Amino acid sequence: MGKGFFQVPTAINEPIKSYAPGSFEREAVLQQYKSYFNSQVEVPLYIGGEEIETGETKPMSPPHDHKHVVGHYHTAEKSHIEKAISNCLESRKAWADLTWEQRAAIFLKAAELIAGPYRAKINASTMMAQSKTIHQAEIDAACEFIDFLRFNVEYMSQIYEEQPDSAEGIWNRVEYRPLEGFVYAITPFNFTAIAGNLPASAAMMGNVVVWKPSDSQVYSAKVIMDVFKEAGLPDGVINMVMGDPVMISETVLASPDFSGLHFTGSTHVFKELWKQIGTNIHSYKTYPRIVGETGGKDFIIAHPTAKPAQVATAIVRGAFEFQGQKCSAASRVYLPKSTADKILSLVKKDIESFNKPGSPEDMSNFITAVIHEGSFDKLAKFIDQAKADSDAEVFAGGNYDKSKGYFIEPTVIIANDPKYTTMCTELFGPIVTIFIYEDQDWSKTLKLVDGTSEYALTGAVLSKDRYAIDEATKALQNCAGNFYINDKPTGAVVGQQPFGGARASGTNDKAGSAQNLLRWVSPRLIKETFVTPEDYRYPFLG
Ligand SMILES: NC(=O)c1ccc[n+]([C@@H]2O[C@H](COP(=O)([O-])OP(=O)(O)OC[C@H]3O[C@@H](n4cnc5c(N)ncnc54)[C@H](O)[C@@H]3O)[C@@H](O)[C@H]2O)c1
Ligand SMILES: N[C@@H](CCC=O)C(=O)O
Repeated sequence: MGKGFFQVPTAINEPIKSYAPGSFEREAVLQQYKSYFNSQVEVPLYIGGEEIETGETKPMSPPHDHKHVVGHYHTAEKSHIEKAISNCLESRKAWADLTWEQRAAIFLKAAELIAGPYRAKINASTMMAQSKTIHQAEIDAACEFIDFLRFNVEYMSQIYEEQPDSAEGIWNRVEYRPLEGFVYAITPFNFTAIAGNLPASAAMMGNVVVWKPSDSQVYSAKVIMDVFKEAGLPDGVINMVMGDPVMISETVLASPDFSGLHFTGSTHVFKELWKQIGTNIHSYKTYPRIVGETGGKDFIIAHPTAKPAQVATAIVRGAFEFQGQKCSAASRVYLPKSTADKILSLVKKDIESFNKPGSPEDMSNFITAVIHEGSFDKLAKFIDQAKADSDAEVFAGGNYDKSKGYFIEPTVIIANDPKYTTMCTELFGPIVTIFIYEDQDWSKTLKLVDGTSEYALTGAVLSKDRYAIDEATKALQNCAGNFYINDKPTGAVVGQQPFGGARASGTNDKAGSAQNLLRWVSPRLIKETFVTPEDYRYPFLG
């Protein structure tokens, strides 16, 4: 504790800028994008105070222009990972000892840097690395990241304030110690904010971190490290390493000081890591905390009373923003027969109004590229399969082209079989599958929604009928950690809709909430007795 009960500034959501033609922010981000596009960046490993260039490099290219190289990142050998672990353990003592308000100030400063001088950089690097449109980059890389930092500081202070009662003559107090050891953060490509938040939330609570970003996000991860450094984060608190994920994870998870995993990514990778932790469990000094937010097969179900234009918009925005590469993206939709034709024709009209998929530098593009060739090939295969299968039909889109960028047209599949492969499998791309149900089968369809997928991340119901909304809310209680009524299933805002799912979608520790921060502390209860007994006898025995 410091020398006062400090109150942190009240967190507010960062307002989303418009990027309207002629606006200052639009010019600034375009200029930054061009400057990045026309130069070369080297991304080193960040270990302790060192920026290590190993010489073993991989190229970085925008997904929408994959032959154009914008730089290289250096990859680690096992010895670098061991060095990162020993360096962060070395840094732990001073960092864990630092008064909490000093830690808070560093992360609040990072938020202000992103809101101000780094805004164009973090957005342009996200447009470059992950092919986000400026609107998607602004929501993610700037606003959501700022929100994570500001709100987590507020939640941290609330956690520290939470104290037990004390009976007469004693004083009970709780200190929220960081975990004994270090935390391993592994982050996905699709949200720059998540990449920054996973190491930052653990570090904020006094932990030291080895952070492995996704290969496809290293370009914007560098900007995150630049921000942390400028905000005054001491060397060695967050160590960023890139390279073979299997080697890095095996090395990290073999350390007896490994004390927590903060993971976001696909379900199979998380399960594999959990298994490795289980195998190594006898070697750890403490039971590791395991937090993982993973895949989704997120649904929209429309009741016959739902307004077609609202359902169509929920589908188009929910399924196709950022090319469907949100864990929350709507990817299976249940439409009632009575309004399905109307809804589908509106969806088709919207898709036809999009430009052809292209670069985010052209700000009129709604659709850009998917992240890499592996993803492109997988999505193209599912589209081809749907074209060939008799129990599915490609209703809209269905074209793809990787000659310049990894472009997949927004695609709507109509499945006759509600368990058709694309109704169940997470594709992570701009493909949505629709099943049309008989209006009288509403209740039966709710059961189908619940029983179709191993995942339980997000879902939405659209209806004007309050009884139907109530029925869906109850029937779908366990198949979404974030449940939306009369909205799309995406777009969770920190401080308003804490985010996470259950079943195969994760441990549901709700990123951007006090629940999540509590996973990175190990409370110590201190009981102090003021008049210490000097006789073992109870008073009535005396
Ligand atoms: N639930 C959520 O909050 C949430 C948020 C974002 C993304 N996601 C999920 O993430 C996935 C998309 O992201 P992605 O493609 O980056 O996921 P991914 O699982 O391929 O990669 C995630 C991270 O794990 C690393 N990794 C990959 N294989 C590994 C291995 N064998 N051992 C250790 N680490 C390994 C990657 O390098 C990356 O850093 C989707 O499944 C999506 O639903 C979930
Ligand atoms: N914050 C995002 C989810 C992040 C997953 O990719 C949303 O709610 O759309």
